[in-house]
Amino acid sequence: MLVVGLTGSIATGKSTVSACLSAPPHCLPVIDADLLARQVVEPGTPGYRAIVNYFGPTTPDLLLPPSPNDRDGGDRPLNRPALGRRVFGNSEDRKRDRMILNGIVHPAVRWEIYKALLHYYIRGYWAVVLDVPLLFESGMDVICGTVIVVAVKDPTVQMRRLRMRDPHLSSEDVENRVRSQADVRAKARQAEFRGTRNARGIVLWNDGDKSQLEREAHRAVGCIRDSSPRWWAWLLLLFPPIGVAFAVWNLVVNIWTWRSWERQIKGKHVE
Ligand SMILES: CC(C)(COP(=O)(O)OP(=O)(O)OC[C@H]1O[C@@H](n2cnc3c(N)ncnc32)[C@H](O)[C@@H]1O)[C@@H](O)C(=O)NCCC(=O)NCCS
Ligand SMILES: Nc1ncnc2c1ncn2[C@@H]1O[C@H](COP(=O)(O)OP(=O)(O)OP(=O)(O)O)[C@@H](O)[C@H]1O
Repeated sequence: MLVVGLTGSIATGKSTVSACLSAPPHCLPVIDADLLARQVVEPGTPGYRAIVNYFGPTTPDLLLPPSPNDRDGGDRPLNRPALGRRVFGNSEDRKRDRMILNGIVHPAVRWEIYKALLHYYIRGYWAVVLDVPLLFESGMDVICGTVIVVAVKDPTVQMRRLRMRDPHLSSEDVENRVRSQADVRAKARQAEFRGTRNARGIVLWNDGDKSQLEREAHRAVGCIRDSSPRWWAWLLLLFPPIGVAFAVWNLVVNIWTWRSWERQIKGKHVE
């Protein structure tokens, strides 16, 4: 099974592309890390308790106000915009709090991702889409056969779309969220570095309209299919030793590519 990593930055169009890949004619299953990141901090989960213990004493509005539908004695859900204000931004305090939140949420999300991958592998899917905003930052790109980066060249387009989609965010919130992530153009270069000719890295530029993005997404699936035909997926599924050997080979190539990329980036910083 081919793991197709889908990433970008906030509001660059990942969900728009994943909706296109999961709809006919492609019908690919999508593992959505943002959704999993919500599920692992629902009331009653260990993630929820860890967040309330750490952020609760210093964040008065961390939980949503009580509503008439609440069960007696039930925990109130997290107030996500309030938690976002604690962790997004570039001050040292925000960066530290973001690291702590990531340390609570990411291991639980990673575990859920592995379970979902196994689920789709057993069901014989030829490919699965892994929609992870922080794919490169978390190192999960090394398990992907292909990485698609959805990017915009102009950051003001990104901020305008985010403001339109999430009108409850202030201009400062929007700016803090965008600046809390690596530059999406650098992610695009990292995808290209994996190799565009063999479809290991694909960049979808989303500065135009949605129909243009959807056309690009369909074209990308065509390229991926050509580089990973269906008989190959069946071979890997029916002969598990070949599947395991190929997965290990893919991992080695990805780690090697990642190391070369890091060396190149460090070299540029030193110059
Ligand atoms: C801070 C939280 C509560 C804000 O929730 P909110 O519902 O307002 O935003 P949402 O979860 O939909 O995230 C929107 C986008 O913000 C960006 N983002 C989210 N978390 C982070 C982070 N830790 N670092 C950088 N960018 C992030 C992503 O692009 C994401 O798609 C939430 O984002 C969170 O729990 N983040 C930590 C977990 C995480 O890293 N999630 C991303 C996928 S694993
Ligand atoms: N080409 C486009 N033209 C106009 N609007 C767009 C375009 N692409 C996406 N949008 C809109 O921009 C907003 C952000 O897109 P989307 O939700 O797909 O981004 P995302 O990368 O998944 O964001 P997040 O990281 O926050 O989950 C949405 O409201 C979407 O409808």
